[in-house]
Amino acid sequence: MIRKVAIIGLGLLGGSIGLAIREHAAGISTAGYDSDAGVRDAAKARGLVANVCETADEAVRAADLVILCVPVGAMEEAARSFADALPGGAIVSDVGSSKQSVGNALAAALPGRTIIPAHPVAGTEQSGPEAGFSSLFTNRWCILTPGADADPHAVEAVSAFWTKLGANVEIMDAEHHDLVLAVTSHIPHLIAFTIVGTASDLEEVTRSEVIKYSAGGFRDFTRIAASDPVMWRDVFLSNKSAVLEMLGRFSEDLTALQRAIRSGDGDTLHDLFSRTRAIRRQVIEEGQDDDRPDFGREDHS
Ligand SMILES: NC(=O)C1=CN([C@@H]2O[C@H](COP(=O)(O)OP(=O)(O)OC[C@H]3O[C@@H](n4cnc5c(N)ncnc54)[C@H](O)[C@@H]3O)[C@@H](O)[C@H]2O)C=CC1
Ligand SMILES: O=C(O)C(=O)Cc1ccc(O)cc1
Repeated sequence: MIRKVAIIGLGLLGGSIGLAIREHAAGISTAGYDSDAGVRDAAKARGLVANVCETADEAVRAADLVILCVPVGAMEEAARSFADALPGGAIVSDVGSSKQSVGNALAAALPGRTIIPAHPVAGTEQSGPEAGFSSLFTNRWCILTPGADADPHAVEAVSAFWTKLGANVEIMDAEHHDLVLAVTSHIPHLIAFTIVGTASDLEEVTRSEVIKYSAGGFRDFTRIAASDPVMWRDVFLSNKSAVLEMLGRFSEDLTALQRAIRSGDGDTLHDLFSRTRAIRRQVIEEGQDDDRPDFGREDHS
């Protein structure tokens, strides 16, 4: 039974969890800490958590569940910062976009403690304490990656927590998570960063035309490519092997398409585009597309 949640890192994810608890789980009390004093002030002003603390130690006092919502590369340091104050029976979790490295980092910082890593597959290109909104997790997946020896009661408690916030929970091995997310999230972001970077390297006159005429495709890429640089630097460095593995396959497929275009092989292009069109239709049929019309584009506060 979770009565008090401590949130470490009060940006998009941490703030959204605080707001979602206030809306969907009012019986749970909240405290939070962020290492940036400006973020703490903004969190107080928006009421992201009931108690914005001056130290991580103070935030985790009496907590049943501590959720780390900091960039993946900062997880270990953030966990060490409250290690001595963590209550005996508390569960420690996180929201990091990669799971094997975070699981290892938390285990190193908090030996012998109950750690249930998690990844709500929900977010936007925005970051910071002004970006959070209470419906972020509604009808989105939250993947838990507990170790093989994890306490099943703790897994159940974290699962019930995310269900309360509106998410659909799935349990997965951390290595599998990292491979799947490399292809569904990390590489798509890498492609967006690359294509927008390529466009911005063009000659001045062409670049202004790219902006002026940017239609659907490029416009969508610019949204993704506006995502937080620290967060994404850490994702690629932490999920290195899965990203490199999937990137290898992607490059091979791209080379095959390059060859098809050069040789005028329309059948290969048509076959691929037919297959990918069918996948998009399946995504929509299975309700995985986000039907919030302004999702990720407007102010959600
Ligand atoms: N942005 C997104 O769409 C999604 C992000 N995630 C994951 O969530 C985590 C947080 O991402 P966002 O909320 O988007 O980032 P954010 O940049 O909005 O917030 C992170 C906050 O952590 C604070 N912080 C950094 N080091 C700290 C430390 N040692 N102690 C306390 N606070 C510290 C920063 O000051 C910042 O306010 C990342 O691990 C990311 O991979 C997961 C799903 C979606
Ligand atoms: O803004 C988008 O399109 C996203 O893909 C958000 C996102 C970013 C990182 C995650 O780990 C999960 C979701």
